[in-house]
Amino acid sequence: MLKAEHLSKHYCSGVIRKHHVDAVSGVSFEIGKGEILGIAGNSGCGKSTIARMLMGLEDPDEGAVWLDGQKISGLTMGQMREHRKKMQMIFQHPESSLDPQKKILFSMTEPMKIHRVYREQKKMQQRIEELFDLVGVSTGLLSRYPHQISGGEAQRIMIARALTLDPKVLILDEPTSMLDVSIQAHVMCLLKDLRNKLDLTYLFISHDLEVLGWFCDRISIMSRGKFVESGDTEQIIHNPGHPFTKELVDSFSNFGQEEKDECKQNPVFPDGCGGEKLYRSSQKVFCEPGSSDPADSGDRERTGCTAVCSEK
Ligand SMILES: Nc1ncnc2c1ncn2[C@@H]1O[C@H](COP(=O)(O)OP(=O)(O)OP(=O)(O)O)[C@@H](O)[C@H]1O
Repeated sequence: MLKAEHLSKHYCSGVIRKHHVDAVSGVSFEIGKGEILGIAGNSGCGKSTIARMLMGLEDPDEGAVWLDGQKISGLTMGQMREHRKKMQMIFQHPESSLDPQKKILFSMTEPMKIHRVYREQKKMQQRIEELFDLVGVSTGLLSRYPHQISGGEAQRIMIARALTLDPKVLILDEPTSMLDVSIQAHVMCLLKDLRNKLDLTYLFISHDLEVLGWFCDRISIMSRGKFVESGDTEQIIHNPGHPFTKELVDSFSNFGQEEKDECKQNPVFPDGCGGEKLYRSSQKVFCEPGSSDPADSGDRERTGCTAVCSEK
């Protein structure tokens, strides 16, 4: 579905003294339809630069991007427009994508107008209502300004906005890192739910190996512009090969196993979390798909919602 072939990007900045950075050096990967690839690495290692090159927001110095079998690097703005619909990006700061002077309704209809998806206002309104329902926010927010909504609502709205064009691929650049841990878990569960419902393909960028470990099918570890190790999530987390991966895995120690075990003994069921089972460790909240415990399944059926452990 999405392929990056030997992508490289070099930056040169500074006025008096030039500063050179090889932000990305020869990075290649492929993501199959419906798959989630995670990219993990420390701050400044080049993760967002990859995302920008994939989206066509920056041209690679070398290499190419392929989407759905077509090479999309080097296309003109006009040619890129059709492909943009297929691939959307969700950023770390939702507020940066919302015009502070305009109501949410404006930001929601904008992509549909630019890409001429629906011509009639009524159809646009209908589509927005469907999407708000899907991401779990009230249409009452449409008449508010960005400063009048919460961070979690803003990120859900950004997800709905990205979906207005029926994309096949979502690039998620630290989409939950600015959110409170409990909201973070709900947004992550929502993203996983949407992937299953809409058959989406994700590239998920984060420095948080714990979240990636739960969310991704495969993970690539990045350091100083290069992929140092790639593999199935299980292998990367439990059997890391590269010293940098080991360091990164060690920094997340036992992935909150003790707290998880204790949480399993004492789950609570909040309203409307609709999805999977959530466990909250002292620092993080994350979900665990399915449950082998029949009592839990019964509770899910009854409440229509997931088990969430209370914070310790
Ligand atoms: N427009 C630019 N001009 C000059 N240098 C840049 C530019 N954009 C990024 N860089 C540099 O390229 C490197 C990679 O930046 P990038 O934003 O991709 O890192 P990152 O891994 O996403 O970091 P973070 O996790 O902190 O967001 C950094 O050293 C950064 O300072």
